[in-house]
Amino acid sequence: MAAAAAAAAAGGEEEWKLPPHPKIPKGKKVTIIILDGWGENIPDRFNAIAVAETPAMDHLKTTAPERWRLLKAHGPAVGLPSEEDMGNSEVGHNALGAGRIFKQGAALVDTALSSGSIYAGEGFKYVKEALPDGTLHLIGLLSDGGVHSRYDQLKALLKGCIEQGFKRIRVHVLTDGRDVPDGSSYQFVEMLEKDLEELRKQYGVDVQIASGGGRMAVTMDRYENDWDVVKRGWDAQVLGEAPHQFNDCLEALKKLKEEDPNVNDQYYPPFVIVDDKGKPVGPIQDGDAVVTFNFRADRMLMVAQAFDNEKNFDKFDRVHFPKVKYAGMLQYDADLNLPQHYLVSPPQIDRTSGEYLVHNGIKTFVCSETVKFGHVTFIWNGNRSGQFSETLEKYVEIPSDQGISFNEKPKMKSKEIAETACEALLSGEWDQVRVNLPNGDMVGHTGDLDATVIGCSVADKCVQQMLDATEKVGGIFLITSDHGNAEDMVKRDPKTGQPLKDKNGNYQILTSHTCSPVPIAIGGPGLPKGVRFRKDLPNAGLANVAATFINFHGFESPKDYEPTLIEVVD
Ligand SMILES: O=C(O)[C@H](O)COP(=O)(O)O
Ligand SMILES: [Mn+2]
Ligand SMILES: [Mn+2]
Repeated sequence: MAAAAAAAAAGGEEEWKLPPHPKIPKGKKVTIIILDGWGENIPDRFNAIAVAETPAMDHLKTTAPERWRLLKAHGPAVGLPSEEDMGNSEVGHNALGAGRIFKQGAALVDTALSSGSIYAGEGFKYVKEALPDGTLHLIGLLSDGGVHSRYDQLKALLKGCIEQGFKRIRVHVLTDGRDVPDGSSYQFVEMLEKDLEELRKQYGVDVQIASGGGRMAVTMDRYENDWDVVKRGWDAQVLGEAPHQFNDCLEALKKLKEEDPNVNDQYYPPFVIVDDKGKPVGPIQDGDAVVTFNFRADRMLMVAQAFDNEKNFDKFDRVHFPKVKYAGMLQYDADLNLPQHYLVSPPQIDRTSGEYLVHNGIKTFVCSETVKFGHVTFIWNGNRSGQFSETLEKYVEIPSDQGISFNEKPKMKSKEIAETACEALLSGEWDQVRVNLPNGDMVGHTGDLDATVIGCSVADKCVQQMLDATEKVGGIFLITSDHGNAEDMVKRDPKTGQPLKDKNGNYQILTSHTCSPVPIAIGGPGLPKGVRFRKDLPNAGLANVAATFINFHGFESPKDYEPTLIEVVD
């Protein structure tokens, strides 16, 4: 760490002070718009952004090429293990806000598993206190999406836990269909059943799937949008109660789909696996251990509270609070110390742009709707709860619609977000106004192409509205995204790029994010004429954005931040 950075970390106020930018004056209003899930891709009919009416974004691309470019938003550029890893909101917003690339949860868990250090830490020792008699329960997302969890990590963990002494393990699966194609949950459960069978044979242990449900209906809510989701999971996993019971998980997936063809992987209702006598095979009981094996925090924070907070929990009636040894794969919120026990330490993201700006007197207003609110606040700030300054920052959350799939209301709350942001800009009170517009991502995840097109058109209108407000206040804008999603809604042949069909001749719809680069556009009357993107950073990514907007506020960026994207020519 550089000396100044170390001193800043130690709290010396002087060390937070950023030098003035030699060519960009202070005092301009800066609008930052994150178009969630908005990548760049060939403009065919599966590119919802290209199909949508997007005059604002098109104009920026075509009329000011020196102020429009692409950025890397996936793989190692955002701290993920490999070039095959698509980007996601957590790693994307971390990089955007922190201005540096940190090794992320997926990579940290890989290392801990392959070195075996995961079993030597305090967290696993705590989990082992449930031995010799306790059952180990593993709860998490069953897929190889690599966004919240990865199947190969679950597999390694199962084996490792058995070798550490657990003889009875229950897996509570959450089916995906969001980071991987819908319908793939069947293959992942088949794979798990096969691997569990192997473990039973090899080690003579009692390992089984005990419950299940779709990730959007069961357990994995975020930002307290809908506690019922977590309650459904609790009832199935802890109490062994659910509206559906089956003797095995594959049967569950098949039958539930037969009963209701509209059911998909994301929205399977909760079910429990029962034995021949109809008794649940694995409710969580006193003396057991529980590990939530997702590494990503946002959708684990709520369930972590339910398991960690014995006395002060009023979000739903847990009926029974089992005395268990609970640990998260990671600590999901270090400020809240939640959960108290965890297997792998999360990335230590410090000195984010928001903290620097506060120390330099910049006033920031942030707004999004519930489902993305934590992205532009908590994740942007390096997974840190709350504000850096009560007086210099204001965070406004617009409540999201609850209990619907967003293709039903693809406009979401973008209009409200844009209006709130414009009001903040025009009030003259704030130096930076930052928003996340969720449509491309949240509607893109539904796989509904027409609805995603509507969502993207609406987001573009909101962009225009905020550009107009920026114009009025003589400000500067920076528009970018955190990863791709809506620009590609179909699975493609990796070699030819051609859309793929399934065995019934239907196109295979892509609900997940992508590895596409994302656009970044800058401009506005406050941006000095000579500002343009540098040509010497062809591989720049999201981590280069923070230095760029710090410049727009009239400051040089911290020395160890990834370099700014801009140069000023006379
Ligand atoms: O949690 C989700 O909704 C998806 O798995 C990833 O989407 P996000 O990274 O955009 O939140
Ligand atoms: Mn996102
Ligand atoms: Mn997403």
